[in-house]
Amino acid sequence: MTVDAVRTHGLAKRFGRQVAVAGVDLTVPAGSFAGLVGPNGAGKTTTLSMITGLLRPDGGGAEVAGFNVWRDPVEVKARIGVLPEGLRLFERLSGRELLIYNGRLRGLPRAEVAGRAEELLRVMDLTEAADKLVVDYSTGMRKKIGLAAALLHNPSVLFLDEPFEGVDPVSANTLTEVLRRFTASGSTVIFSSHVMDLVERLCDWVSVMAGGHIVAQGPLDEVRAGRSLNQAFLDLVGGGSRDSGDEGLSWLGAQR
Ligand SMILES: Nc1ncnc2c1ncn2[C@@H]1O[C@H](COP(=O)(O)OP(=O)(O)OP(=O)(O)O)[C@@H](O)[C@H]1O
Repeated sequence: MTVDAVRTHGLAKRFGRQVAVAGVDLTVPAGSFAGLVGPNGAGKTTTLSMITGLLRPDGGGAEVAGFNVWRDPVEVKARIGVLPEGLRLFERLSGRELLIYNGRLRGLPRAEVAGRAEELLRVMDLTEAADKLVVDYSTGMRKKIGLAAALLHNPSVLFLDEPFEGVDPVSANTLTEVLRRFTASGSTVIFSSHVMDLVERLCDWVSVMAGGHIVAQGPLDEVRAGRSLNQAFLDLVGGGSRDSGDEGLSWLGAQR
């Protein structure tokens, strides 16, 4: 029996009176290219933060590659790479120094780290910017160096929160190619996104969240059920019937 890359049971989190995640059973089979989608405030970031050990749940549990996130944190952290939302990086390091620092923190030998860092910089098209300080990187460059740092230790499960936000089409293509290669070798990617076309194009597994719950989950074709993913999403989260602005906003665009 293969162990799922991620499995959560009744994962829950509230902030004061706000229930952010209301008992989530998320499953992602190993080797998937998985998308986590949902409207703003659905609980995606909170869920990913709990699965990656960044936020302690109020209830329920999470396993990554069969290891409990809170009982075996070292085993879990050795196996995961994370590109979090609001990526915080060591701004006063150069891109190359950031990668080398991450690799050394992960306990990789110096020569191995140096070789991997140069390869990642080249693949991400960052070789020319390798000696520039991260603080001077553009949004897209930050995503790419963040992804490189998350990949350097060759994790088996990679978590990405909105990896394509602010990334130009050429860089998005580069990221996509790197991620495809990564999953083709049997590793797992889980990423959150609002871009349905992208999720549809890349993912073979989709989990849809709304209001802190999983409302659909499974192979892409099962979740789509003959519709576009965008339509399935609207049907599942109730957006199809939402007031589209016919009422209210009557002043908007009116002749002055
Ligand atoms: N640190 C916090 N303090 C208070 N409320 C929070 C905090 N983090 C998240 N929330 C609330 O929890 C809910 C879920 O937020 P979360 O960021 O997980 O959603 P999301 O699905 O990632 O949204 P988006 O797509 O807009 O990024 C929201 O109502 C949000 O306001």
